[in-house]
Amino acid sequence: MTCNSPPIEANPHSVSTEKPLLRALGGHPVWPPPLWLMRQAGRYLPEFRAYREKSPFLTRCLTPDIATELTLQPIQRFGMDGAILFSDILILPHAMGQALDFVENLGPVLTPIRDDAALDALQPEAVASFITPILETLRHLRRALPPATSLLGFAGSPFTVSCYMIEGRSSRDYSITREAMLKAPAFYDRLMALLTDATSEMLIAQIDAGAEAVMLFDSWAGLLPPRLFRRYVIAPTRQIVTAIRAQHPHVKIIGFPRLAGVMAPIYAQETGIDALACDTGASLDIVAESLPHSMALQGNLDPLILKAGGDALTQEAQNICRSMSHRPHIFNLGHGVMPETPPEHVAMLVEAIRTQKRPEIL
Ligand SMILES: Cc1c2[nH]c(c1CCC(=O)O)Cc1[nH]c(c(CCC(=O)O)c1C)Cc1[nH]c(c(CCC(=O)O)c1C)Cc1[nH]c(c(C)c1CCC(=O)O)C2
Repeated sequence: MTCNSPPIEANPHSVSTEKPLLRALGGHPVWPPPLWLMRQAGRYLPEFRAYREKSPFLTRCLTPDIATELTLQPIQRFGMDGAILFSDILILPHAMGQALDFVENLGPVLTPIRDDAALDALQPEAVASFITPILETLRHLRRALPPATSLLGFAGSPFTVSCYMIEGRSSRDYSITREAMLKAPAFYDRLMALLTDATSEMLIAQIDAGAEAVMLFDSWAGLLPPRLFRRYVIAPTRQIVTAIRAQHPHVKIIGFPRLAGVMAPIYAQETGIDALACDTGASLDIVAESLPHSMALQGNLDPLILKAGGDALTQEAQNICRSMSHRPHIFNLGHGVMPETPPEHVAMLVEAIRTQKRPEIL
Protein backbone atom coordinates (compact mmCIF):
# COMPACT_ATOMS: atom_id res chain seq x y z
CA MET A 1 0.00 0.00 0.00
CA THR A 2 1.30 3.48 -0.79
CA CYS A 3 0.31 6.78 0.80
CA ASN A 4 -2.03 7.63 -2.08
CA SER A 5 -4.03 4.39 -1.83
CA PRO A 6 -7.83 4.64 -1.33
CA PRO A 7 -9.17 4.48 2.26
CA ILE A 8 -9.49 1.01 3.75
CA GLU A 9 -12.85 -0.71 4.31
CA ALA A 10 -14.25 0.58 7.64
CA ASN A 11 -15.35 -1.59 10.54
CA PRO A 12 -18.59 -3.18 9.17
CA HIS A 13 -20.13 -3.17 12.65
CA SER A 14 -19.71 0.59 13.10
CA VAL A 15 -23.12 2.24 12.73
CA SER A 16 -22.32 5.79 13.79
CA THR A 17 -20.64 8.24 11.46
CA GLU A 18 -18.96 9.77 14.52
CA LYS A 19 -15.74 7.96 15.40
CA PRO A 20 -16.54 5.43 18.16
CA LEU A 21 -13.10 5.82 19.81
CA LEU A 22 -13.35 9.62 20.01
CA ARG A 23 -16.95 9.34 21.27
CA ALA A 24 -15.82 7.09 24.14
CA LEU A 25 -12.89 9.42 24.87
CA GLY A 26 -15.45 12.23 25.02
CA GLY A 27 -17.09 10.48 27.98
CA HIS A 28 -19.94 8.64 26.23
CA PRO A 29 -20.65 4.91 26.65
CA VAL A 30 -20.37 3.21 23.22
CA TRP A 31 -21.55 -0.32 22.35
CA PRO A 32 -19.86 -2.42 21.21
CA PRO A 33 -16.84 -0.70 22.81
CA PRO A 34 -14.28 0.72 20.38
CA LEU A 35 -11.07 -1.28 20.37
CA TRP A 36 -7.43 -1.11 19.38
CA LEU A 37 -4.42 -2.94 20.78
CA MET A 38 -1.06 -1.70 22.05
CA ARG A 39 1.61 -3.07 19.70
CA GLN A 40 -1.10 -3.91 17.13
CA ALA A 41 1.58 -3.12 14.55
CA GLY A 42 4.16 -5.72 15.52
CA ARG A 43 6.09 -8.88 14.97
CA TYR A 44 3.07 -11.15 15.42
CA LEU A 45 1.97 -10.09 11.89
CA PRO A 46 3.72 -11.77 8.91
CA GLU A 47 3.24 -8.57 6.87
CA PHE A 48 5.09 -6.64 9.63
CA ARG A 49 7.92 -9.20 9.68
CA ALA A 50 8.30 -8.80 5.88
CA TYR A 51 9.20 -5.11 6.40
CA ARG A 52 11.32 -5.89 9.46
CA GLU A 53 13.63 -8.08 7.35
CA LYS A 54 14.16 -5.26 4.86
CA SER A 55 15.04 -2.28 7.07
CA PRO A 56 16.16 -1.40 10.61
CA PHE A 57 13.53 -0.34 13.16
CA LEU A 58 14.50 3.35 13.24
CA THR A 59 14.46 3.52 9.43
CA ARG A 60 10.94 2.10 9.47
CA CYS A 61 9.85 4.73 12.01
CA LEU A 62 11.42 7.62 10.07
CA THR A 63 10.35 6.69 6.51
CA PRO A 64 6.79 7.97 5.99
CA ASP A 65 5.77 5.40 3.34
CA ILE A 66 6.92 2.52 5.57
CA ALA A 67 5.60 3.91 8.87
CA THR A 68 2.24 4.61 7.18
CA GLU A 69 2.06 1.06 5.82
CA LEU A 70 2.96 -0.50 9.18
CA THR A 71 0.39 1.62 11.00
CA LEU A 72 -2.28 0.56 8.49
CA GLN A 73 -1.54 -3.17 8.52
CA PRO A 74 -3.66 -3.99 11.63
CA ILE A 75 -6.40 -1.64 10.39
CA GLN A 76 -6.56 -3.45 7.04
CA ARG A 77 -6.52 -6.86 8.71
CA PHE A 78 -8.85 -6.26 11.69
CA GLY A 79 -10.64 -2.93 11.14
CA MET A 80 -9.45 -1.56 14.51
CA ASP A 81 -11.18 1.61 15.73
CA GLY A 82 -7.84 3.23 16.58
CA ALA A 83 -4.66 3.50 14.52
CA ILE A 84 -1.60 4.25 16.65
CA LEU A 85 1.28 5.91 14.85
CA PHE A 86 4.12 3.47 14.13
CA SER A 87 6.94 5.11 16.06
CA ASP A 88 8.58 4.66 19.44
CA ILE A 89 8.89 6.44 22.78
CA LEU A 90 12.68 6.54 22.37
CA ILE A 91 12.54 8.64 19.20
CA LEU A 92 12.50 11.75 21.43
CA PRO A 93 15.87 11.23 23.17
CA HIS A 94 17.32 10.16 19.82
CA ALA A 95 15.98 13.39 18.27
CA MET A 96 17.81 15.31 21.00
CA GLY A 97 21.08 13.65 19.94
CA GLN A 98 21.30 10.61 22.25
CA ALA A 99 22.71 7.60 20.40
CA LEU A 100 20.08 4.85 20.06
CA ASP A 101 20.02 1.43 18.48
CA PHE A 102 17.56 -1.47 18.65
CA VAL A 103 19.53 -4.72 19.00
CA GLU A 104 17.95 -8.08 18.13
CA ASN A 105 16.91 -10.04 21.24
CA LEU A 106 18.10 -7.16 23.48
CA GLY A 107 15.87 -4.19 22.66
CA PRO A 108 16.92 -0.54 22.81
CA VAL A 109 20.56 0.40 23.55
CA LEU A 110 21.44 4.06 24.24
CA THR A 111 24.60 5.92 25.31
CA PRO A 112 23.66 6.55 28.96
CA ILE A 113 23.14 10.09 30.25
CA ARG A 114 24.77 10.07 33.69
CA ASP A 115 26.06 13.62 34.34
CA ASP A 116 25.56 17.29 33.57
CA ALA A 117 28.05 17.23 30.72
CA ALA A 118 25.96 14.61 28.91
CA LEU A 119 22.83 16.68 29.60
CA ASP A 120 24.55 19.79 28.21
CA ALA A 121 25.26 17.87 24.99
CA LEU A 122 21.56 17.17 24.35
CA GLN A 123 19.91 19.40 21.73
CA PRO A 124 16.14 19.75 22.40
CA GLU A 125 16.06 22.44 19.71
CA ALA A 126 16.84 19.71 17.13
CA VAL A 127 13.63 17.77 17.84
CA ALA A 128 11.30 19.82 15.61
CA SER A 129 13.28 19.11 12.43
CA PHE A 130 14.12 15.51 13.39
CA ILE A 131 10.45 14.53 13.68
CA THR A 132 9.47 16.06 10.31
CA PRO A 133 9.07 12.59 8.67
CA ILE A 134 6.90 11.45 11.60
CA LEU A 135 4.59 14.43 11.10
CA GLU A 136 4.45 13.57 7.38
CA THR A 137 3.39 10.03 8.32
CA LEU A 138 0.54 11.46 10.39
CA ARG A 139 -0.64 13.57 7.48
CA HIS A 140 -0.55 10.54 5.15
CA LEU A 141 -2.50 8.51 7.70
CA ARG A 142 -5.27 11.07 8.02
CA ARG A 143 -5.84 10.73 4.29
CA ALA A 144 -5.57 6.93 4.18
CA LEU A 145 -7.62 5.88 7.23
CA PRO A 146 -11.30 4.87 7.01
CA PRO A 147 -13.61 7.73 8.18
CA ALA A 148 -14.58 5.95 11.45
CA THR A 149 -11.00 5.09 12.50
CA SER A 150 -9.29 7.47 14.96
CA LEU A 151 -5.63 8.41 14.56
CA LEU A 152 -3.59 8.25 17.76
CA GLY A 153 -0.28 9.97 18.43
CA PHE A 154 1.81 9.15 21.47
CA ALA A 155 4.89 9.75 23.55
CA GLY A 156 6.62 8.16 26.46
CA SER A 157 6.05 9.97 29.75
CA PRO A 158 9.12 11.77 31.11
CA PHE A 159 9.83 9.33 33.95
CA THR A 160 9.74 6.26 31.69
CA VAL A 161 11.85 7.94 29.00
CA SER A 162 14.35 9.08 31.67
CA CYS A 163 14.69 5.42 32.72
CA TYR A 164 15.95 4.43 29.26
CA MET A 165 18.08 7.59 28.87
CA ILE A 166 19.95 7.09 32.15
CA GLU A 167 20.04 3.27 32.27
CA GLY A 168 20.99 3.05 28.56
CA ARG A 169 18.91 -0.11 28.03
CA SER A 170 15.91 -2.10 29.28
CA SER A 171 16.22 -3.06 32.94
CA ARG A 172 14.40 -5.12 35.54
CA ASP A 173 14.19 -2.21 38.00
CA TYR A 174 15.93 0.88 36.57
CA SER A 175 17.88 1.20 39.84
CA ILE A 176 20.56 3.47 38.31
CA THR A 177 17.84 5.93 37.33
CA ARG A 178 16.09 5.77 40.68
CA GLU A 179 19.37 6.26 42.55
CA ALA A 180 20.17 9.28 40.36
CA MET A 181 16.74 10.68 41.28
CA LEU A 182 17.66 10.41 44.98
CA LYS A 183 21.41 11.14 44.95
CA ALA A 184 21.60 13.76 42.16
CA PRO A 185 18.22 15.55 42.32
CA ALA A 186 19.47 18.70 40.55
CA PHE A 187 20.71 16.59 37.59
CA TYR A 188 17.59 14.44 37.51
CA ASP A 189 15.21 17.41 37.81
CA ARG A 190 17.04 19.11 34.94
CA LEU A 191 16.52 16.04 32.72
CA MET A 192 12.86 15.82 33.72
CA ALA A 193 12.24 19.49 32.91
CA LEU A 194 13.87 19.02 29.51
CA LEU A 195 11.76 15.93 28.77
CA THR A 196 8.50 17.49 30.00
CA ASP A 197 8.84 20.51 27.71
CA ALA A 198 10.05 18.47 24.73
CA THR A 199 7.26 15.91 25.14
CA SER A 200 4.61 18.65 25.26
CA GLU A 201 6.00 20.25 22.10
CA MET A 202 6.23 16.92 20.26
CA LEU A 203 2.64 15.93 21.10
CA ILE A 204 1.36 19.37 20.05
CA ALA A 205 3.22 18.92 16.75
CA GLN A 206 1.65 15.46 16.30
CA ILE A 207 -1.81 16.97 16.88
CA ASP A 208 -1.07 19.82 14.46
CA ALA A 209 -0.14 17.13 11.88
CA GLY A 210 -3.39 15.19 12.33
CA ALA A 211 -3.38 13.08 15.52
CA GLU A 212 -6.93 13.10 16.88
CA ALA A 213 -6.01 11.92 20.36
CA VAL A 214 -2.70 11.22 22.08
CA MET A 215 -1.48 8.68 24.61
CA LEU A 216 1.23 9.01 27.25
CA PHE A 217 3.00 5.72 28.06
CA ASP A 218 4.46 5.69 31.57
CA SER A 219 5.43 2.03 31.34
CA TRP A 220 7.59 2.03 34.48
CA ALA A 221 5.44 4.30 36.69
CA GLY A 222 4.79 1.44 39.11
CA LEU A 223 8.46 1.38 40.15
CA LEU A 224 8.01 4.56 42.23
CA PRO A 225 6.65 4.84 45.78
CA PRO A 226 3.75 7.31 46.27
CA ARG A 227 5.75 10.45 47.11
CA LEU A 228 8.08 10.05 44.11
CA PHE A 229 5.15 8.90 41.93
CA ARG A 230 3.43 12.22 42.64
CA ARG A 231 6.57 14.20 41.88
CA TYR A 232 7.84 12.34 38.80
CA VAL A 233 4.75 10.69 37.28
CA ILE A 234 1.74 12.84 38.17
CA ALA A 235 3.33 16.34 38.14
CA PRO A 236 5.06 16.07 34.71
CA THR A 237 1.94 14.49 33.21
CA ARG A 238 -0.21 17.32 34.51
CA GLN A 239 2.23 19.84 33.02
CA ILE A 240 2.05 18.10 29.63
CA VAL A 241 -1.77 17.92 29.74
CA THR A 242 -1.94 21.64 30.61
CA ALA A 243 0.45 22.56 27.78
CA ILE A 244 -1.52 20.50 25.22
CA ARG A 245 -4.88 21.90 26.42
CA ALA A 246 -3.56 25.46 26.00
CA GLN A 247 -3.07 24.79 22.26
CA HIS A 248 -5.73 22.12 21.62
CA PRO A 249 -8.46 22.31 24.31
CA HIS A 250 -10.63 19.58 22.75
CA VAL A 251 -8.05 16.93 21.87
CA LYS A 252 -8.38 13.90 24.12
CA ILE A 253 -5.48 12.55 26.16
CA ILE A 254 -5.05 8.96 27.37
CA GLY A 255 -2.66 8.32 30.28
CA PHE A 256 -1.09 4.90 30.95
CA PRO A 257 0.61 4.74 34.38
CA ARG A 258 1.53 1.06 34.05
CA LEU A 259 1.71 -0.94 37.31
CA ALA A 260 0.54 2.12 39.31
CA GLY A 261 -1.87 0.08 41.43
CA VAL A 262 -3.75 2.20 43.98
CA MET A 263 -2.14 5.37 42.59
CA ALA A 264 -3.82 4.95 39.18
CA PRO A 265 -7.15 6.65 40.07
CA ILE A 266 -5.24 9.44 41.85
CA TYR A 267 -3.13 9.87 38.69
CA ALA A 268 -6.33 10.07 36.62
CA GLN A 269 -7.91 12.70 38.86
CA GLU A 270 -4.82 14.86 39.40
CA THR A 271 -3.36 14.95 35.86
CA GLY A 272 -6.54 16.05 34.05
CA ILE A 273 -6.41 13.26 31.42
CA ASP A 274 -9.58 12.19 29.59
CA ALA A 275 -9.00 8.44 29.73
CA LEU A 276 -7.08 6.13 32.05
CA ALA A 277 -5.41 3.13 30.43
CA CYS A 278 -5.25 0.26 32.92
CA ASP A 279 -2.69 -2.52 33.05
CA THR A 280 -3.52 -6.21 33.42
CA GLY A 281 -3.44 -6.09 37.23
CA ALA A 282 -6.21 -3.50 37.57
CA SER A 283 -9.87 -4.35 38.15
CA LEU A 284 -11.69 -1.87 35.89
CA ASP A 285 -14.89 -1.84 37.94
CA ILE A 286 -13.00 -1.10 41.15
CA VAL A 287 -10.95 1.66 39.48
CA ALA A 288 -14.18 3.07 37.97
CA GLU A 289 -15.81 3.44 41.40
CA SER A 290 -13.45 6.28 42.34
CA LEU A 291 -13.61 8.17 39.03
CA PRO A 292 -16.21 10.49 37.45
CA HIS A 293 -18.55 8.68 35.02
CA SER A 294 -17.16 10.84 32.19
CA MET A 295 -13.63 9.44 32.65
CA ALA A 296 -13.11 6.78 29.99
CA LEU A 297 -11.27 3.61 30.96
CA GLN A 298 -9.08 1.70 28.50
CA GLY A 299 -8.00 -1.94 28.74
CA ASN A 300 -7.25 -4.40 30.00
CA LEU A 301 -7.13 -7.95 28.69
CA ASP A 302 -4.02 -9.91 29.68
CA PRO A 303 -1.85 -10.21 26.52
CA LEU A 304 -1.10 -13.79 27.54
CA ILE A 305 -4.82 -14.70 27.27
CA LEU A 306 -4.79 -13.29 23.73
CA LYS A 307 -1.73 -15.39 22.93
CA ALA A 308 -3.31 -18.52 24.47
CA GLY A 309 -6.65 -18.10 22.65
CA GLY A 310 -9.56 -20.57 23.11
CA ASP A 311 -12.75 -20.06 25.13
CA ALA A 312 -10.88 -18.17 27.85
CA LEU A 313 -10.12 -15.44 25.33
CA THR A 314 -13.75 -14.89 24.33
CA GLN A 315 -15.05 -15.20 27.89
CA GLU A 316 -12.51 -12.84 29.46
CA ALA A 317 -12.89 -10.26 26.70
CA GLN A 318 -16.68 -10.27 26.97
CA ASN A 319 -16.49 -10.12 30.80
CA ILE A 320 -14.39 -6.96 30.54
CA CYS A 321 -16.86 -5.41 28.08
CA ARG A 322 -19.88 -6.35 30.21
CA SER A 323 -18.32 -4.87 33.38
CA MET A 324 -17.82 -1.58 31.52
CA SER A 325 -21.01 -1.55 29.39
CA HIS A 326 -22.46 1.36 31.40
CA ARG A 327 -19.38 3.57 31.07
CA PRO A 328 -17.17 5.13 28.41
CA HIS A 329 -14.77 2.24 27.74
CA ILE A 330 -12.14 1.51 25.07
CA PHE A 331 -11.21 -2.14 24.83
CA ASN A 332 -7.47 -2.80 24.82
CA LEU A 333 -4.88 -5.06 26.39
CA GLY A 334 -3.13 -4.44 29.70
CA HIS A 335 0.15 -4.21 27.76
CA GLY A 336 1.36 -4.79 24.18
CA VAL A 337 0.50 -7.71 21.88
CA MET A 338 3.08 -10.45 22.48
CA PRO A 339 5.19 -11.25 19.38
CA GLU A 340 4.20 -14.97 19.51
CA THR A 341 0.45 -14.20 19.32
CA PRO A 342 -1.32 -15.95 16.39
CA PRO A 343 -3.04 -13.25 14.25
CA GLU A 344 -6.12 -15.54 14.16
CA HIS A 345 -6.56 -14.93 17.90
CA VAL A 346 -6.73 -11.17 17.30
CA ALA A 347 -9.37 -11.73 14.60
CA MET A 348 -11.31 -13.95 17.06
CA LEU A 349 -11.07 -11.24 19.76
CA VAL A 350 -12.34 -8.51 17.43
CA GLU A 351 -15.27 -10.68 16.31
CA ALA A 352 -16.15 -11.62 19.93
CA ILE A 353 -16.23 -7.97 20.98
CA ARG A 354 -18.13 -6.71 17.97
CA THR A 355 -20.84 -9.38 17.89
CA GLN A 356 -21.59 -9.80 21.62
CA LYS A 357 -25.06 -8.84 22.88
CA ARG A 358 -25.25 -5.67 24.98
CA PRO A 359 -26.20 -6.52 28.61
CA GLU A 360 -29.59 -5.23 29.75
CA ILE A 361 -29.15 -1.87 31.53
CA LEU A 362 -30.40 -2.55 35.06
C1 LIG B 1 8.74 0.87 26.73
C2 LIG B 1 8.29 1.23 25.34
C3 LIG B 1 9.11 1.27 24.20
N1 LIG B 1 8.35 1.62 23.13
C4 LIG B 1 7.05 1.81 23.57
C5 LIG B 1 7.01 1.60 24.94
C6 LIG B 1 5.78 1.79 25.80
C7 LIG B 1 4.85 0.57 25.63
C8 LIG B 1 5.42 -0.58 26.41
O1 LIG B 1 5.50 -0.43 27.64
O2 LIG B 1 5.80 -1.57 25.78
C9 LIG B 1 5.87 2.25 22.80
C10 LIG B 1 5.70 1.76 21.44
N2 LIG B 1 6.62 1.09 20.70
C11 LIG B 1 6.08 0.91 19.46
C12 LIG B 1 4.81 1.52 19.41
C13 LIG B 1 3.93 1.70 18.17
C14 LIG B 1 3.38 0.38 17.67
C15 LIG B 1 2.16 -0.08 18.42
O3 LIG B 1 2.10 0.04 19.63
O4 LIG B 1 1.26 -0.60 17.72
C16 LIG B 1 4.57 2.02 20.66
C17 LIG B 1 3.33 2.73 21.14
C18 LIG B 1 6.74 0.26 18.33
C19 LIG B 1 7.80 -0.72 18.66
N3 LIG B 1 8.87 -0.51 19.49
C20 LIG B 1 9.70 -1.60 19.40
C21 LIG B 1 9.10 -2.53 18.52
C22 LIG B 1 9.71 -3.85 18.11
C23 LIG B 1 10.53 -3.49 16.85
C24 LIG B 1 10.90 -4.73 16.07
O5 LIG B 1 11.21 -5.73 16.71
O6 LIG B 1 10.85 -4.65 14.85
C25 LIG B 1 7.91 -1.97 18.06
C26 LIG B 1 6.93 -2.56 17.07
C27 LIG B 1 11.02 -1.76 20.05
C28 LIG B 1 11.08 -1.40 21.48
N4 LIG B 1 10.72 -0.15 21.94
C29 LIG B 1 10.88 -0.16 23.30
C30 LIG B 1 11.37 -1.40 23.71
C31 LIG B 1 11.64 -1.79 25.14
C32 LIG B 1 11.53 -2.17 22.56
C33 LIG B 1 12.12 -3.56 22.43
C34 LIG B 1 11.23 -4.59 23.06
C35 LIG B 1 10.02 -4.80 22.19
O7 LIG B 1 10.24 -5.06 21.01
O8 LIG B 1 8.91 -4.73 22.70
C36 LIG B 1 10.59 1.03 24.14
